[in-house]
Amino acid sequence: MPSGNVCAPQDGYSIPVEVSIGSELAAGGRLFVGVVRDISEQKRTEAELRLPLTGLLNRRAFNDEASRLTGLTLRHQRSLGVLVLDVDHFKRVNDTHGHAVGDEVLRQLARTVSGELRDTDLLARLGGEEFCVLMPETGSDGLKRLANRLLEAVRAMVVRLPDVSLQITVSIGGANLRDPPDTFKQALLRADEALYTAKGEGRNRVLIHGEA
Ligand SMILES: Nc1nc2c(ncn2[C@@H]2O[C@H](COP(=O)(O)OP(=O)(O)OP(=O)(O)O)[C@@H](O)[C@H]2O)c(=O)[nH]1
Repeated sequence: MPSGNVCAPQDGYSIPVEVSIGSELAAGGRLFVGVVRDISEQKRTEAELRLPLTGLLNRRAFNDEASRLTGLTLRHQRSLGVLVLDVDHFKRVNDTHGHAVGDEVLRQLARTVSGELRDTDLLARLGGEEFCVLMPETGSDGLKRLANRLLEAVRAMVVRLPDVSLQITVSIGGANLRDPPDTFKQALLRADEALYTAKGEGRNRVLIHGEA
């Protein structure tokens, strides 16, 4: 549905709106009906759940959604994959090129990773240069496949800026949700542990918890 902003003529105050237009034949011609809906409240809620730099879910919104998905997965005995992805040597990017370039790298990274995911996957920024992907209906094979695809997509990403072009790598840790009493928090801890090992083994790689 088309959306945009309209300016209230009396005070110049702008509000976001959604516009829908319908038409039907009426006696003597065609009748058009337009509805303009104020979506300020919806936009405010979205903004509170998303981070300004990357537009990704923040940790609180992500935790809520993760609990909901975990509940569904366990109840229906399905699979759920968790990946934690962290930029390698990101401090060097900031130190060498400045914080603004670092920010642009994070923005493009978020776009690249989002582009590789299904609509039902969930991507969040956990903080700093660490991201988390939640994948419903994804067992250990799918988890590994997607993690390697993300690794390759980031390796192939070139961040082009006016003064510099640069490339980065990431390390990725993964884990699958197990049977109850497993929880999302525990799966996330296992993925984090795998990430930590991937960093220790030289970075720029995928490690799935429980696999050599
Ligand atoms: N530009 C920018 N930098 C950030 C942001 N959040 C965190 N950082 C930086 O990310 C860097 C993280 O550094 P470290 O934790 O040492 O990790 P690293 O250099 O990536 O090294 P490894 O993870 O061990 O490969 C720090 O320099 C932080 O200042 C942000 O929003 N924007």
